[in-house]
Amino acid sequence: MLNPELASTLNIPPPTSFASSESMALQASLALWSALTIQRISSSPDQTKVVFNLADCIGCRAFRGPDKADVGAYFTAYFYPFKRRWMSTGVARQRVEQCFRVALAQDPLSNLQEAERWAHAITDASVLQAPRRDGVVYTEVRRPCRVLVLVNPHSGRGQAFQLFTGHVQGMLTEAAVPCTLIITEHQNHARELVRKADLSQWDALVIMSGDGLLFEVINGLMEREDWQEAIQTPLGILPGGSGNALAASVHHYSQ
Ligand SMILES: Nc1ncnc2c1ncn2[C@@H]1O[C@H](COP(=O)(O)OP(=O)(O)OP(=O)(O)O)[C@@H](O)[C@H]1O
Repeated sequence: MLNPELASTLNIPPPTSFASSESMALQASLALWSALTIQRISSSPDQTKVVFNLADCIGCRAFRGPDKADVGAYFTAYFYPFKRRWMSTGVARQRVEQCFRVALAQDPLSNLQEAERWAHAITDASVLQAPRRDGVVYTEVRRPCRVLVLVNPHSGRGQAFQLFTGHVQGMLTEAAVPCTLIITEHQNHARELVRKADLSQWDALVIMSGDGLLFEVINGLMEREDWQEAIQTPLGILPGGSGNALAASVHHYSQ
């Protein structure tokens, strides 16, 4: 069951149970808003619980299945928990996708609405669970967050664009973050673009490169007439260069 407090905040009746894709009843709870707990309801003594930490969840979406005869609806939550790497002693965030089927009614629309309520509840609760670290000042970025991503295709070993499409683009889709992608074509391309652009289109600027492209963007922001407002735009840096010194220190302090 949804936490009643959360359910009333969202003004939705708490869902009780729904059938999984294997037609097994499942019950889930957003215990204290910090975790999604999944437990099979069965007569067997094996009542194994699976707990997903909502701090590891980047988004959740509801949808109808491809089979038009299927009255059920689905919601999928995307988690990136720390897990041990194969053949390695270190841990890294790894993707886990958890899909549920909602089949409370014979009406497909009611099931889809129920799935959407779950997706919103999980997304909203996971936003509240974003990791915090003492001594770091946090400012919330408006949601839904629209981002401009600038990628220098020559950064590092020339793999920044492949890193973006292979790792980042899918996560932005899972997190329902609309993204405008610009691949820089020459030196100072990003600087000129940021100097002249209508920045109200985006809530954050993200640079996938080494340190050099970020400095270009900061210079472009500072060259604007409205620089005092422009420089308040949240900036993000994803490591795509060779040294990535700035990205490494920013991410170290924000973990
Ligand atoms: N399309 C492009 N072609 C040539 N140069 C570019 C292009 N886009 C950006 N640049 C310039 O390349 C310079 C170096 O880029 P960047 O810092 O991103 O990568 P890097 O030098 O490989 O990384 P690191 O700083 O981690 O060593 C930047 O100062 C930027 O002005």
